[in-house]
Amino acid sequence: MKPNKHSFTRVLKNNWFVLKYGLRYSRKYIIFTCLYACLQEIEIFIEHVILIKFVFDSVQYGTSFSTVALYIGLTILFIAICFVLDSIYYQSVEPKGKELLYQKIRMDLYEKAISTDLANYDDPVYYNDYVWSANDAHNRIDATINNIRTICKSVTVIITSVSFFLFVDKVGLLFVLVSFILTLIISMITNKIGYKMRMELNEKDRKRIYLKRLFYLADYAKELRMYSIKEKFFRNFSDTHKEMNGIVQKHSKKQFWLNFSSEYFFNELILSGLYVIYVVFMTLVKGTLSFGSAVTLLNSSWRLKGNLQYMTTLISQMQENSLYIEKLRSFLDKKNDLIEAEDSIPVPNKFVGLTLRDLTFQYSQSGPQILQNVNLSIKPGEKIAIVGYNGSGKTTLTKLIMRLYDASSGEIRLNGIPIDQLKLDDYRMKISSVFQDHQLFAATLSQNVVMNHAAAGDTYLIREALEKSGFGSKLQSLRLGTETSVTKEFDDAGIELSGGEAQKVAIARVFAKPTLLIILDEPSSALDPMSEYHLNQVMLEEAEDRPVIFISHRLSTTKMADRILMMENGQIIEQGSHEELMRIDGKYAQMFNLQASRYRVVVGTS
Ligand SMILES: Nc1ncnc2c1ncn2[C@@H]1O[C@H](COP(=O)(O)OP(=O)(O)OP(=O)(O)O)[C@@H](O)[C@H]1O
Repeated sequence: MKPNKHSFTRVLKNNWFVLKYGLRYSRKYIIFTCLYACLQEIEIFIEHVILIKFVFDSVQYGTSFSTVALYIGLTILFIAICFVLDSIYYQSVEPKGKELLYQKIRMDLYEKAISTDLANYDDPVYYNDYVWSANDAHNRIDATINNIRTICKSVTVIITSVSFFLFVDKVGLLFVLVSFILTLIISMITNKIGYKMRMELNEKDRKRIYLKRLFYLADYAKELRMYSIKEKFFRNFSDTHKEMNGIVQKHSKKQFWLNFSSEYFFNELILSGLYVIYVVFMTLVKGTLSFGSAVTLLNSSWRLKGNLQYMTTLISQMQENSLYIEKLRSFLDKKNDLIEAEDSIPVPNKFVGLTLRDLTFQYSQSGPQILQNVNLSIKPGEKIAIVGYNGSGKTTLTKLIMRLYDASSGEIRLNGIPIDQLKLDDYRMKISSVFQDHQLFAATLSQNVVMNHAAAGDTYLIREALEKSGFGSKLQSLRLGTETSVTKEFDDAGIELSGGEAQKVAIARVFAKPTLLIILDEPSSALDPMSEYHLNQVMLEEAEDRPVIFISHRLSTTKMADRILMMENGQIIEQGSHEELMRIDGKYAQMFNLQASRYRVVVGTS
């Protein structure tokens, strides 16, 4: 099976998935949509076919005026009822039903994104599916519901019109059928080309999305102003546009010719030309059709043709929809590799020890080994510093300890229990962490510190945590204190924080959360020396018997650790206290002396 074409059962399964979703979360909307679509077509059939045939035949065969007037009156009353239902549907049922579904699908996608393995973000196919799903899922829901609406309408038209043809002129059905089959074949080919074109465009669009991010996001604004790399991206932007234009041109020529043959030969010529001649002949020459039948048969053939055309586009639309829905399903159904054991147990409340045994790790199976045979035991209250060159695996090691990734081999045990046997959320909640690329959220300072909506009201605890992290004086200057909003996303009065201030807020999380273990990845990289000194002091006091693992490139800070791990190429190559490592005069001593000598040079020249 080609990747851009699904079997009929797969198409049905995928479209059924969305319909089931709609029925589960917005049943009233879906049912009303189907029933109302059928009613609309019944109303049109009565008004445009039955009424017109009746009026023409009445004139031709001399039916009484009062009978005709009564029939017209009843039809007008029925139309009035349909108009009332029309308002109810479009003003209330549809907008409410749609909103409910959009909200639900977005929530499901966000929940899935949050619970998915971090490793999945490294997989570009999965990440693309996620970006697409987040942007387009609601359009696919709309498209599926529109298809269902069209099916209901078309099936109603087909049943009423076919019954009418069978009753009045069976031969007319042959004309319609031939046109239908030929149009179907052409539209399937056209849609396949359309999908191929969009897939090719999507690939290019990824580049455009990156460029858009680059020019819009504040993150890149400074570098773009300070360096001339922007010229490379302007060039990329114009190249991408040229490539996209080329793709559109290549495919649209084929699409034009296919559309022309379909519209002209298989629709207009057969139904608008040949069938009209046939009806006129049967009415005027043979006299087997009444005037009312001739007019309404022509009218019905247009309607039947139109709806069969809808059906042809519908089948291909369902086909196309299916391709996209499958992306959505594969995103939602993606199983995590990092799973919680069925009989997982709660995390102990006391830290006794953490051991890492023969740990190895690769981000992807074909990728390089990032960690190699790492062995480590951490005792209660121990302060461990991890140092090493860029890319030596320090952050990766802490990600494994936090169980954001699972080791490729080897194991990690907390109090002797393998961490994959512990309840996952519970385990992560019992670790306080500040990441190298920590993020603050568009929420109040309180919420940013406790990171738990329910606990955000404990002002005393939050104030204390912020003071310990060195944010105290800034906090005093804020009129709304801990209730101040961070960023202006949701609040015009929100504040923007400097890099160091933001880092202090992130660090405050550690003081506000009673955990078993503290992990800090370059916690003081943005802090001034006074703030760093203050933080180190407070951290030592506050951690008490909680072990602290911290990564730092400032070796003056790591000196105070009980144990320093020196990493190189994914291995711990040296470990011991600062004095011990200086004594063995290895890589750590070399690095420390280099930093110290630089410091002395700077001090000496100032
Ligand atoms: N998500 C990822 N996917 C693939 N490779 C990754 C990923 N994250 C990190 N790496 C690679 O793993 C190696 C170790 O990265 P890691 O961030 O652990 O190093 P580090 O010692 O913390 O470096 P730094 O001092 O620069 O922060 C690097 O070569 C990096 O390119």
